[in-house]
Amino acid sequence: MLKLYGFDVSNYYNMIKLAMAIKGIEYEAVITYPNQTPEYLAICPTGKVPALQTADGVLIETNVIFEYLDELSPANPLIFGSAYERARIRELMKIVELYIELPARRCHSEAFFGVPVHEQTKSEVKRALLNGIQALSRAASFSPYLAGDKMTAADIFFLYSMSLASAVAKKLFEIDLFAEAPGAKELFAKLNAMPEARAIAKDQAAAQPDFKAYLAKAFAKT
Ligand SMILES: N[C@@H](CCC(=O)N[C@@H](CS)C(=O)NCC(=O)O)C(=O)O
Repeated sequence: MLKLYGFDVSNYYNMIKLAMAIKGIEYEAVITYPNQTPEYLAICPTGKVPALQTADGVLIETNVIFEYLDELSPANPLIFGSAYERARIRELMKIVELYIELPARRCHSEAFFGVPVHEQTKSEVKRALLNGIQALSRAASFSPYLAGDKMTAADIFFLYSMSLASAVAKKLFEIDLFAEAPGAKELFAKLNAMPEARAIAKDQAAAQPDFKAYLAKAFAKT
């Protein structure tokens, strides 16, 4: 059986959990925090999560795992349609990851863990997030999903990236990222209301105490 390494608070891990749930793929969850121990690095070369252990070896990188899951189990595809339509889904995923998820991450420490970020970084992130959401607004159709009338892998990225990026924007810059992209708020609510996403949110809330304990230990070591 597939083994999924990660932890329930991780947004990337939850992207794969949602993909698995939508596709009806069974797996064993191996609760793992990102780490650089030789044991985990022997499984996952970056030490990050998620990592997926398959019968043939380990796969990392969320978008790569999406592609693998679709090929492994074609039911309820995440990336589908003509060559152009499939490329558009990958394009939207990339826009969300490069221009929303990754800039926001530069400010996670201050937004979520109370560790201040340099003012220069904050000003770069604020600009980048506004550019990112505006780019997404131009590129996506929001009708109601990012790529059209069907949910795709891009919407999974959007759901879990926007949850953190919008919190960063609100907490640090008093900006409502959703206001920058008509249709984004409605899509976010629609995705959050899916039974599979609600179950994941419940797991995420339940995992918070363990995650906080893990963070306290990690910060105590530094
Ligand atoms: N590009 C990776 C990013 C995964 C990632 O950054 N995961 C976070 C947890 S949400 C992590 O492991 N962070 C620890 C680190 O960056 O060292 C993917 O697509 O899966």
